[in-house]
Amino acid sequence: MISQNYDITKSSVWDALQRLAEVAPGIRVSDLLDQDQDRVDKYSLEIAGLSLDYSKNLVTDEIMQLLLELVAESPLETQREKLFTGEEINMTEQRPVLHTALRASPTQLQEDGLTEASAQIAGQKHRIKAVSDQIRSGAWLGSTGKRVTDIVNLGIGGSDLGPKLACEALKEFSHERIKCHFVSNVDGELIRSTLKNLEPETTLVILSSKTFTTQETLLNAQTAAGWFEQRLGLASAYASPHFIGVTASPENAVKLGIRDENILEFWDWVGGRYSLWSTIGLSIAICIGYDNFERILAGAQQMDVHFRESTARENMPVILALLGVWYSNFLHAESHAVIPYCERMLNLPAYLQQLDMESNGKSVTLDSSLVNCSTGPIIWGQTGTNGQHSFFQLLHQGTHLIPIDFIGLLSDDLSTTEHHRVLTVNMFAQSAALMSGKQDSTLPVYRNYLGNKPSNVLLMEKLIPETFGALIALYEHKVFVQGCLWNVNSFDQWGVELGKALANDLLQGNSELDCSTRNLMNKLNASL
Ligand SMILES: O=P(O)(O)OC[C@H]1O[C@](O)(CO)[C@@H](O)[C@@H]1O
Repeated sequence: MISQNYDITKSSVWDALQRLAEVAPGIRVSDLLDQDQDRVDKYSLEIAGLSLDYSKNLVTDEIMQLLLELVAESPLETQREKLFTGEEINMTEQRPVLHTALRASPTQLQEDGLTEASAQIAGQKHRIKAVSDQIRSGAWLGSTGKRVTDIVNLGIGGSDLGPKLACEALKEFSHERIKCHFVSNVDGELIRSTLKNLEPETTLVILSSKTFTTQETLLNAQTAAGWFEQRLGLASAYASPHFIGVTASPENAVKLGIRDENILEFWDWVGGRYSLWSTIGLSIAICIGYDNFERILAGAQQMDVHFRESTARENMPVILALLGVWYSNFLHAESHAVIPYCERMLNLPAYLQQLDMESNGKSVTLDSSLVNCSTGPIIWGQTGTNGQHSFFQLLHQGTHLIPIDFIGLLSDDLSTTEHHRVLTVNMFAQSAALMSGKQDSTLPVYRNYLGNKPSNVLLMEKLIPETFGALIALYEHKVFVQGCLWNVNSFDQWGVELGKALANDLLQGNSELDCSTRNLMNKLNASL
């Protein structure tokens, strides 16, 4: 594979970019904007109800041109075709990576030679529709003959974050009767307090786990099953209509006791953090309706087509990825902030943390050598304006370079004009103030702002299923492009295994412990 020998630092433009990075602190973005009337036009892109203004970045035309050459020399084009056509690009797990197939049209899937996947996807979409329709219409009955009022999604990581984000972001479309709850952490207080407010007769648990082996999810499921059994006198809650399993390991769901007809499947070629488009989206379809779930897929598909077919210069995911590489590899930024100015997108930073950091938090390349430049940044964030009143001080006057994605809505049917204007104007003001700063020699130095802090402004026309889908797909592809540039496998996550194994060893009383951990275990054991 071409990508196995690729090394971004050996690119013909690497040294030139490094030289430009040395003088970059001397660039004033506000001067660039003043001097070039076309900059905003040149540095803006629109697709699928999203518009990106990246004109406030610390880049000149020359830097952008070199970054485009950097990506042209990379294996991106080859890898992107492999992604869409189902070649085995997740080499360490010997799998293709086909989340894009979940939102592609059957004709496209045929063209890409994905006939088998196309049939599998159609079958499971049919299940999502049938099951969600039944639950929403009230035809799905609990063991005592009552219809469902509450869904509890038990899952963690990719089996939680996507559905939780989507249900909250798209609450405008929520079913009136049915409430969706999400329990991910194994902290017993969470499942206890969630169930405490629910009625078992009208509650349905969706046990979401790709592997069906995840400790936290299985323990939460056991607690929920006990609750149903005790309250409803059931012999096995798992085998009752109160449990649905969503998994790529149906055999494990059957072993637990879930009925065959209550299992929805997906496949090992859907990564956990890329799975909201699959049956893992069942709780989304229940919450907002299957047609709206399809609209999310349609928005993502539009972004897929854009990503696959546009030139690099016009390609929104590629541009975001290149800007990220510029900051990480050349200006040595260590983190990247995502600030949605929309309270319903509160969970977006957490979602993107898994998407980006589990994908590109890697230090070994595809040919098993150690990387020789930094890879995925630390992703963090919070909604605006809340963040303005906590950590924005550091963004404005701190010592770290932190590129920011501001994400806002052009209009919001759930807000009022007044609130929406105040919210969104605040976002524009922050982006402008971070860039321009303020130098005033009549003021004490602590009241001066250096400015020149870079940010993107990404506007969604409205927060509707299509733009939501497009936004998530945009970030998926950004992460993919960066993975190609850094030559890492963005689709495995071996780093999380050691901690899981150690926790299991500790639970089983393994005595091979370092003295600090042994001491901590002794304290815990003495207090339980
Ligand atoms: O869906 P599962 O198999 O329960 O896994 C949950 C999460 O755990 C991880 O494997 C990390 O531990 C994630 O990649 C995944 O999304």
